[in-house]
Amino acid sequence: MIAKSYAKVNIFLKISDKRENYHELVSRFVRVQNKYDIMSFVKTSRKAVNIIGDFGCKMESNTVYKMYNLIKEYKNVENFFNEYEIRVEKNIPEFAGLGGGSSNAATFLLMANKYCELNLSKDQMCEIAQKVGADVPFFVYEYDSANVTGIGEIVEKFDEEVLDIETITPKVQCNTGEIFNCFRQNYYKQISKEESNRLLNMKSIDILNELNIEQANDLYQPAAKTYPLLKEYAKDDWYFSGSGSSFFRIKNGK
Ligand SMILES: C[C@@](CO)(OP(=O)(O)O)[C@H](O)COP(=O)(O)OP(=O)(O)OC[C@H]1O[C@@H](n2ccc(N)nc2=O)[C@H](O)[C@@H]1O
Ligand SMILES: Nc1ncnc2c1ncn2[C@@H]1O[C@H](COP(=O)(O)OP(=O)(O)O)[C@@H](O)[C@H]1O
Repeated sequence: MIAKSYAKVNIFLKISDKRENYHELVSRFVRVQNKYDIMSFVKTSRKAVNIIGDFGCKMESNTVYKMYNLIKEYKNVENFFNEYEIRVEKNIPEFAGLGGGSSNAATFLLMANKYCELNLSKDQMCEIAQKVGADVPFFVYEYDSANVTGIGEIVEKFDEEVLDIETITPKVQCNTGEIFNCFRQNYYKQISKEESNRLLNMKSIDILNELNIEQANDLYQPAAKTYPLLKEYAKDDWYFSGSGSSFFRIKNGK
């Protein structure tokens, strides 16, 4: 019982509106094929739920534990995880804009669905996923590439060739809320319907060939203002993922 829990990057990320304290986005999410955590369920004699991994957070804030709490009432789940411990071999850096925590929560749900025989559809899993975090639905659908809108709950597959993506993660812990605040105060703008439809229909490689780092990600400028060290990594052909701190590029793209 083992599965890969992939990282993602945001090829582009634009803000389309405000929704209470949150911002609605228009984004292309792409899975990073060569960056993943490995999750497994392993038989144990401990008789209590146990999540093992090199996490930088307490058990209560762990996305896998949050997901476990949401599904523990389903048939078989509690008994199953009293017998099997959850192991996560972490390779995806945290606070990195690569969605590691969100990906783990989704992979855990997909594995629990299979091994506890919950028979939940993707759409039903997506409903549960939203409760753990904005990026979790994307990972539930297991698409290589998808257009993601709303706060992250609308996920539509995008057909294109799989890209070879390279990432670099500066040692900066970007605070997503702080960066959105800075965006709202200093850089606020909304993408038009026309421009958003245009980008959502373009291949990722074409988007990156057309846009520079600031045009591709509305959160780059507020992130660089909040954490000036990031500017050192914004070299030619490198793009910014989510609210950072990771940068990425296509290996044999341009
Ligand atoms: C913007 C993205 C794109 O992938 O960034 P990364 O997390 O990958 O860097 C994500 O959707 C982030 O989602 P997530 O990381 O779950 O955000 P949360 O912890 O829920 O949000 C922290 C804070 O950021 C702000 N926030 C978050 C998401 C959003 N669409 N609008 C917001 O304004 C809110 O103030 C919120 O309280
Ligand atoms: N299973 C997990 N793996 C990684 N980070 C987690 C996990 N559970 C909770 N977190 C917490 O989530 C936050 C970062 O989330 P993560 O998804 O790794 O990156 P990002 O939001 O930057 O894309 C950190 O506060 C981290 O401690």
